[in-house]
Amino acid sequence: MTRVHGPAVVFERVALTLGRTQVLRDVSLRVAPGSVHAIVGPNGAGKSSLVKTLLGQTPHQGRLALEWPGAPGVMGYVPQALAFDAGLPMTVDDFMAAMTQRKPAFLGFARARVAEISAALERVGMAGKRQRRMGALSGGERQRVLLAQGLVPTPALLVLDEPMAALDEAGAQVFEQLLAGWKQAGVTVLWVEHDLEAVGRLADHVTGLNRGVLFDGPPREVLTPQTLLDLFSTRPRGALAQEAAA
Ligand SMILES: Nc1ncnc2c1ncn2[C@@H]1O[C@H](COP(=O)(O)OP(=O)(O)OP(=O)(O)O)[C@@H](O)[C@H]1O
Repeated sequence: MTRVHGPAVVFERVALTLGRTQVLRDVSLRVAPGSVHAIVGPNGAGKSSLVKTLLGQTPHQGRLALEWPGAPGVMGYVPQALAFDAGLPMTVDDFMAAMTQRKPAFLGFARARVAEISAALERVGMAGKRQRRMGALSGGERQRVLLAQGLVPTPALLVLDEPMAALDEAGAQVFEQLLAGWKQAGVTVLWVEHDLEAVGRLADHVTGLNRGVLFDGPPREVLTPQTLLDLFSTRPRGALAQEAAA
């Protein structure tokens, strides 16, 4: 992969309220340029909402900025598993065209994209299934295609929302290889992930989120039994502290 210059991503006192729910409160964190930065937290913690806020899909309070080292580059996004109706007449190729070019998918690939799309599908092991309907793929195969669309055009910032969720062992290995390539190329990666072992091994930095930031730092320093208990415990932190003191 050619060298790119990923931006820093800055959240400053970001808050988000949806309906009556305060989904995010006082979230401040900085994703360093070219780093792999993981966000971990329990179900309903606000991780996907944080991603959607970054993508400009939700009205937030506070400051959110992308600090590019030069001219703004491409931002890629790999969503959490998408559902497709089994009868939907959209093949893998149609989906790749729809996601990666302005030209309507039914007119075929834009010439500039042909080689990149082939290479991306090859990299995720889906080159042999380009004419399959999206709705006929297994969950893991669909996830591989979602990863492939995030590769085209080459991003400088990549936002991944649980990209490993449906992947089997081989798929997880493909993902790890991609991550290593992005790291080497200087891509900034913001990565929402449930697999703490993978985060500990592969991320440069990790933020523990449960509506607000509970911890933030290098995995080796912040992923301790106590911080994880605090993050994933369904009981209020105050109650745990009181029990510990008793
Ligand atoms: N449009 C909405 N209106 C009201 N509440 C919402 C809306 N969207 C999300 N929420 C709530 O915001 C909270 C955070 O949801 P979010 O999907 O960001 O969590 P998450 O950390 O990504 O969870 P998971 O790990 O289960 O994917 C949840 O309680 C959810 O019900």
